[in-house]
Amino acid sequence: MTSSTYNFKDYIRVISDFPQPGIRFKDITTLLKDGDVYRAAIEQMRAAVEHLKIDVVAGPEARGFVVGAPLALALGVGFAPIRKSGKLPGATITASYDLEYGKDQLAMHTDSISPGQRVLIADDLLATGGTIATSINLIKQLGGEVAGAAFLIELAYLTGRSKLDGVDIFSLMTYE
Ligand SMILES: O=P(O)(O)OC[C@H]1O[C@H](OP(=O)(O)OP(=O)(O)O)[C@H](O)[C@@H]1O
Ligand SMILES: Nc1ncnc2[nH]cnc12
Repeated sequence: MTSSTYNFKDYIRVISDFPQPGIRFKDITTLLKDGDVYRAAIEQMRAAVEHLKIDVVAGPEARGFVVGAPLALALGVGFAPIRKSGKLPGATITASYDLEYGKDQLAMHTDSISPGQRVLIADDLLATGGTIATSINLIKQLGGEVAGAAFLIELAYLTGRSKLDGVDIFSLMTYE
């Protein structure tokens, strides 16, 4: 089957009231376990961002790794991990943020991005935009240029994209 024939939403499992009442959780594990669909999703993302001339992909743990790392390889560039605070062993910068559920802090190695590099941020899902806004903050502190952001899923009703003013955004699937 070629990538254009997949309806990717058919491979997302929606779970009500996880991890809190009222949240409709979009579970991507049902897409990831099918190698053909996973590959097709990454290929569509690669084709959508190719024109941005990316130097490096950055992705927040954990689900941002399963999208960002294969996307970096498909683009022929490296990957810079954005981790929850306290996980990276080298010198880091950190920033705090709010989630659709809860609060957290993200960190990057100070040498993970070189000044002037064109960075694509990749994640599985854009919700409130807190994770990506914080990632942009970190990348800019390191002197990187945020050339774009790519997601498997965008929850449009949480208007996260309004926090990413001026960033070229690609979402494979959108939930209104
Ligand atoms: O747009 P936002 O409101 O910031 O929400 C989206 C973020 O939330 C989830 O990550 P989570 O922090 O739950 O971590 P995980 O990937 O380790 O599950 C998801 O993978 C995104 O990174
Ligand atoms: N509704 C949701 N489903 C899956 N991951 C999420 N991260 C933040 N909100 C989410």
